[in-house]
Amino acid sequence: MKVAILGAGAFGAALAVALGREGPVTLWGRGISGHVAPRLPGVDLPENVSVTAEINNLGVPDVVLLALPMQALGGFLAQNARALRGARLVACCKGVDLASGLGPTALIAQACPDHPPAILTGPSFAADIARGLPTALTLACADDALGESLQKRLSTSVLRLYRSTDVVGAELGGALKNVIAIAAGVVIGAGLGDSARAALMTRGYAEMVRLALSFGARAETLAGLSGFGDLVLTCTSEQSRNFRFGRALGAGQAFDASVTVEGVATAKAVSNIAETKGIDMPVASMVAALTEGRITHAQAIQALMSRPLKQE
Ligand SMILES: NC(=O)C1=CN([C@@H]2O[C@H](COP(=O)(O)OP(=O)(O)OC[C@H]3O[C@@H](n4cnc5c(N)ncnc54)[C@H](O)[C@@H]3O)[C@@H](O)[C@H]2O)C=CC1
Ligand SMILES: O=C(CO)COP(=O)(O)O
Repeated sequence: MKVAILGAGAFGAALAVALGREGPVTLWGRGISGHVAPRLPGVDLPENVSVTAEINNLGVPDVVLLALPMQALGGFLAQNARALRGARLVACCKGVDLASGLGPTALIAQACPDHPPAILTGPSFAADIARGLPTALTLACADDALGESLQKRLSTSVLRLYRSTDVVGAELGGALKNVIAIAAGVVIGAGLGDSARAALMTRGYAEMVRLALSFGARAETLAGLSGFGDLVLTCTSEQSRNFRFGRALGAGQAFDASVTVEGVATAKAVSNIAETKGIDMPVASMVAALTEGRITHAQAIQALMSRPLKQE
C-alpha cells in the first residue's frame, strides 16, 4: 500500500518518521520546503519519506493519513477532496469541528464518500513516536475488513495498533480528553493540587462517557486507549499542549497563540451539542466559558463545587 500523510506538523511528521522506517511515504505540508519536519526540531526524516508542498504530487496513494488540526480539516477537504479520490482515508486529528458540530470522520465521509473513513487515535505524543518509543493506538473503522488491512499496514514494531469498529467512540474519546486536559491544567495552574486533578479527571471521564453513549458509542471504547488511555496521558503530562494551556490559564499567565490547542474550539462545539441534546457536561461547559473569558477560574471552581450533591 502506498501511504501519504497530509499535514507536516508534529503528528504528521512523527507518523512519517515511524512509517518511513518501514517503506516509502509521501509527506505533504502547506508551504513546506526541504526534507525537514519544522514542528519536530532535531528529528531527521528517513530517506524513505518524500516531502512535497504540492498536493497534486501525491500520485495515487492507497492510504492517506490526514494529520491536520481539526478546525482546518473542513476547509482543506472542501479544496482538495479531488486529490484524495479513491484512497482509503484515515483521520489523525482529535476534536469536533466548531462550524458543523461534526467529528473528523463525518467531515471526511461527506467530502470523500469512496470508502468508509477510519480514525487513528490514542495516547501518543509526536515526539515519543518520532523517537521510536513504544506506542499503542486505536485504529477504528466501521468496515472491519478495511480496518484490518489498515491495522496491518500502519503497525510497526514500536507502533502497535488495536482495531475497533466503534468509530464514534474512538473519535469522541480523543476529542473530549483534550477538553478535560485543559481543565486539569487549570486545576494545577491554580494550585488546587493532585487530589482535585484526580476528581476532575474522574468526573470529566463520566462526561466523556455520557456524551459518547448518546451518539451510540460503546462504553468499552471509552475505557480503552482512545478514551481513558489518552485522558490519563494528556491530563498528567507536561508534554501536552492542552494541559500546558490550561495550566497557564489557571496561573493567569499568557500562552503562545501559535500552538495548536485542540480542546479550546472543541469545548465550545461540545458544549453546544450537550446543550442541544440536554446532556449534563459541567466540566466542558466551564472550559468553554473560561476560554471565552466569560468566567474566571475561581468562579468555575466555585460553580463546580457548589453543584447539587448527587450519587456517583
Ligand atoms: N502533536 C501530537 O503529539 C499529537 C497530535 N495529534 C493530533 O494531530 C492533529 C495535528 O496536530 P499537530 O500535528 O500536533 O499540530 P501542529 O501544530 O504541530 O501542526 C499543525 C500543522 O497543520 C498545518 N496547517 C494548519 N492549518 C492548515 C490548513 N488549513 N491546511 C493545511 N495545513 C494546515 C500547519 O501548517 C502545521 O504544519 C491535531 O488534531 C492533534 O490533536 C494526535 C496525536 C498526537
Ligand atoms: O493527543 C495527544 C496525545 O495523545 C497530544 O496532546 P496535546 O495536543 O495536548 O499535546
